Amino acid sequence: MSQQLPDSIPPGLFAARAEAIADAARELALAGWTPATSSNFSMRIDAEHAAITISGRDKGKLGRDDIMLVDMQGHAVGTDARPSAETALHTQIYRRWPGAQAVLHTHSRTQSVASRLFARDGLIRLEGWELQKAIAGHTTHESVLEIPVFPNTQHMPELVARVDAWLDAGKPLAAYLIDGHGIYTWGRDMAEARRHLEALEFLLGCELDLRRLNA
Ligand SMILES: CSC[C@@H](O)[C@@H](O)C(=O)COP(=O)(O)O
Ligand SMILES: [Zn+2]
Repeated sequence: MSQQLPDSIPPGLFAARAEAIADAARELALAGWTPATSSNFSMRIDAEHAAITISGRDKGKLGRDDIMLVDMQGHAVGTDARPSAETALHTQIYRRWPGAQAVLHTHSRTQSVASRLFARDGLIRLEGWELQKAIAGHTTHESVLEIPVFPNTQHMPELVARVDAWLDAGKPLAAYLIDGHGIYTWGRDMAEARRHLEALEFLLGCELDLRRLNA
């Protein structure tokens, strides 16, 4: 299945984004955060398009041919390949944050356990951790970082509506968990998205440790 590109998209740009996605995915897979073909990754191409992982691929073994083009409504562009089952969550982020350039979704053990533990509260409240400063806009450990936990569903419009409702209520959002599923976060470039993901993995792990210690 070959990817045809609209004339407006330079092939070098798509190739560079596909390579950045595959590189990030390989490293995250090595960390054990993408078990059993789970997880999906994307990068913005322009205002109308994003490059995203093809559904069902082993995220530790991605090459350029495992990345495809979609429009911001989540439809495949220039290929018969099937985009990630969760494409709608990526394109929503690009629509709502014009500055977002990369979206990362992983299924680490820590993310999965934390999502189940905090689902009953509907959110995880992070406060007092120095590493909160790794999240864009947070300049002190004294700030409060709320990560919502949305119920899992295979029906993406439902999840999209929950994210919209959170944002439309005027609440800040740097990432969200899906109950029993995993995490979504994003950034103004791939490096920032990676930093957010790594910081959140660490912070969720610390919160779980505190509960294990009954602290
Ligand atoms: C293999 S179970 C995980 C999937 O159901 C899904 O949540 C996921 O993260 C990967 O789906 P994909 O369609 O490959 O992007
Ligand atoms: Zn998933």
